[in-house]
Amino acid sequence: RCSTTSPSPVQSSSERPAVALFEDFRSLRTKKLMYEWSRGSEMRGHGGADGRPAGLPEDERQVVELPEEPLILPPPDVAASRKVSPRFAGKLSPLGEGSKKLPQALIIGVKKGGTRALLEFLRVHPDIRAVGAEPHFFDRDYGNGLEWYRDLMPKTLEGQITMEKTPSYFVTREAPARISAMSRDTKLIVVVRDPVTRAISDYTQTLSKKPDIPSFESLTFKNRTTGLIDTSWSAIQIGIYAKHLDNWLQYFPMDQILFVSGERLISDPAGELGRVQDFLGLKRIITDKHFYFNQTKGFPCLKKAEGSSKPHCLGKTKGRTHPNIDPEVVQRLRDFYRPFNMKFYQMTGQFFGWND
Ligand SMILES: Nc1ncnc2c1ncn2[C@@H]1O[C@H](COP(=O)(O)OS(=O)(=O)O)[C@@H](OP(=O)(O)O)[C@H]1O
Repeated sequence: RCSTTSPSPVQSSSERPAVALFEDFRSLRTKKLMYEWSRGSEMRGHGGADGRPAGLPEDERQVVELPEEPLILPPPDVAASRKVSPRFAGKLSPLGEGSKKLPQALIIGVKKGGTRALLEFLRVHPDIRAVGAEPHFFDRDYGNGLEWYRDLMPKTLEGQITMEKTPSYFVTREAPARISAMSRDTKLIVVVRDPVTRAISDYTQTLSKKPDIPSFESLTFKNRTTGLIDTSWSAIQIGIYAKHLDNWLQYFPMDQILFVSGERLISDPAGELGRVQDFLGLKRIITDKHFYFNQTKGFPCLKKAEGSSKPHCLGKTKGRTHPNIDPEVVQRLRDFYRPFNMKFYQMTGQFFGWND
């Protein structure tokens, strides 16, 4: 169901039960710790340089997505053409069948949450076809139009779901309205991870590309003496999940958004994939038997990647060693995120166990 008209926001989040829970939450003593934001406030680029350590690259002052390294896998069309959904087996020739469709489901975030792992695992499913690279259509290239976007998609057969992942969508103010304008029925998946570990992972990625950036500790604070956290730093801001989610709830009902635990995606990939397949209305084809734990990598890997008979782990940019961060700074960040995490648990009705 595509529309070209402007989407109207769905029921205001102030009418939602989740927010009623939040109201209860507001009465808690932790209320004082809440970082206030106003609906409609700009999420990007909170001013930039004020109080920030010198030498910070410009792109780190905003919510920016650093392009990730492409995964070395067969091109999606070739790979998928070897595998046709059992439903279509015998009915269709393998090459060139189907047509390009706009995605019916998107992995919208979060950056460093485990989005690549989720997409690679989902691609094993014969009823899912996905773009390998991040299209960044709804944040960077929206001006190119929906036909341009559709053309990036792999061909699908009837009954197959087209997907893509671009983790920066979750923190892009305009993304919910734009996605809703494409189709109000789009299913949204968000992989969330402990915001403190996520921030360190984000920093680790930047550090690997720009070894001269200031320390994580100095970037964390506006003023180290007062302990004021710099929420304009994208590594910090992205982890305020409740704030970003509030923006999505202006356009999509909660039951159209699935939250995947980044931690459980590592400890129990088949369990999380079961939930995702249910959400997408697909048969539970991806199960325990598709995974093995690779001791060297320290992560679950696929016994067989899509379009291949060989075991497959994610690339070396996934599962990097993080630098040691001053435990006091980590604790300060845990304290900072606690009320936001609580609000997020209440909004989603899910407990992610991030605060000890
Ligand atoms: N199976 C498996 N293999 C390797 N890595 C895994 C896996 N499952 C989840 N993860 C975690 O995914 C983290 C990277 O997240 P993303 O893919 O969302 O990053 S990105 O935003 O696309 O750059 C990555 O973060 P770092 O550990 O900080 O590198 C991993 O912890």
